[in-house]
This record gives sequence, C-alpha cells and structure tokens, in this order.
Amino acid sequence: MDFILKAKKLSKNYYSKKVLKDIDIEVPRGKILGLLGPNGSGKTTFIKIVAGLIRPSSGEILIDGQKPGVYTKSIVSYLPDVNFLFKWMRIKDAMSFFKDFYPDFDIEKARRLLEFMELTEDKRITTLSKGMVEKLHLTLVLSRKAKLYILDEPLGGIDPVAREKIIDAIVDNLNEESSMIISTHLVKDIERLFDEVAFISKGEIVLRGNAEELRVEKHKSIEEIFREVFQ
Ligand SMILES: Nc1ncnc2c1ncn2[C@@H]1O[C@H](COP(=O)(O)OP(=O)(O)OP(=O)(O)O)[C@@H](O)[C@H]1O
Repeated sequence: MDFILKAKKLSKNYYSKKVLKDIDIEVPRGKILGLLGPNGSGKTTFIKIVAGLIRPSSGEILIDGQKPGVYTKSIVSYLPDVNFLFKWMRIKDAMSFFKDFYPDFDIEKARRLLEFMELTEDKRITTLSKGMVEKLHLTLVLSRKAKLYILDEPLGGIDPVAREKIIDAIVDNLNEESSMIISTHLVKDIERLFDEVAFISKGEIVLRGNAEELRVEKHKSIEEIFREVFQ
C-alpha cells in the first residue's frame, strides 16, 4: 500500500516528560485517519510534528516520503486548534492573506465554501462567533490543494446541525488523492468520516486499524470503542 505518512517509533519529550512514546502511525494515500484520544493524550503534539512546527525527540516521520521541512509544509494544510487570524481582519483579508501565502490556495473554492458556511466576505473577524471562526478556519484550510490535511479538533464549537452539513462538505471537497488526519475526542458525529483510526492514550497508541474492520470485529461503533478504551 502507498502511504502519505509513516511514523515509526516517534517520541517527544518536554524536558523529562514523555508526551509521545514510540508512536507508529501510517496513513494510506487518499484515506482519512481519526486520531482519537482524551484531553492531554498527545494529539496536538503529534499534529504539530506533522505540520513541521516542532521536532520529535527520536524516531522517524516521513510525509510523502520526506522528513518534515520546506517541502512537506508546502503539501500539508494545517488547521490548528487555536485562532490563527488577526483581529483587524475582515474575512476577505483572511482570504487574501491565504492567497498570498499559499500558491495552492483556490480562491474560487474558498468563495463557494464560504457561501456554504453562510459567511460573507465583508464581515469583521472580531464580530464572528466561535463557531463562525471555526467555519472560516475550515474554509481557508480546505481551500488549499494539499496532499495532506491535518485538522486539530475541528467542529468543536459548531452546532450539531451545521456539523452534519460541514462533514458532508469535507467529504465532497476531498479529492481522491488527498489524505486527512482529524484529531478529536468528539467521535460520535465525525466517525463516519474515518477510514482508519488510531486511539492514543497518555502518548501511546493503544489501538489502531481500519475503522470498518474494527466495527465488525468488536460489534461496536468507533464511539463505543472509544468509551471502552478510555473509561
Ligand atoms: N510546550 C509544552 N511544554 C510542556 N508540556 C507540554 C507542552 N505542550 C504540551 N505539553 C503536554 O503534553 C501533553 C499532551 O498535550 P497535547 O496538547 O498534545 O494533548 P491533546 O491530546 O492535544 O489534548 P487536548 O485534547 O486537550 O487538546 C500534555 O500533558 C501537555 O501538558
């Protein structure tokens, strides 16, 4: 099988604290991986390594066959779990910012997604609700033509009805060659997106596999498996 991401024995320490311990994760090309774990389990740390923001302490990670660096940053579209937009911006400024910064940013796609999210370009960032800011972030990140999208806790502030619609939009907007990692502890609504899942607990992968095979094997939904693993 062809993999967009391969991590082997990946570890990260903050001083003497081991935050990731010998993580093995593989993401097949064209597939969506759910990285599932409770607060503080190491999801954001792993995602930051993939985004090239922090370095692992040991182990290996290859993205499209290369170590995190200039090339991998150009093919990875990263949705952080914090607001990355400036307060002075209107939505149209955020769009221009992305267009200038990322050559693969598709402004027409962004406009279509923005309309779908029921946001208008002249709105000021400071007047947006938390859910609206999340929708804008997703619009920007999904409008890049990336090989790998990494979404850290998307949809948390978005109401359940809008969440369903956005999940459909994520599926519709992902082309066949692109892959995605979604980190979350809100498994219920999102689980239908996952092809593969990896459960992370205290920095260790405790279970991973194909989502459908796990459902069949355990006669449980991924959410039920999540509750079982982390109760
Ligand atoms: N810069 C840092 N310095 C020291 N410890 C850190 C640092 N960043 C994260 N940690 C610790 O690493 C552990 C994993 O944190 P991380 O943010 O990766 O978890 P998470 O699974 O994303 O959690 P959440 O779901 O709450 O966002 C936590 O114990 C956290 O306190």
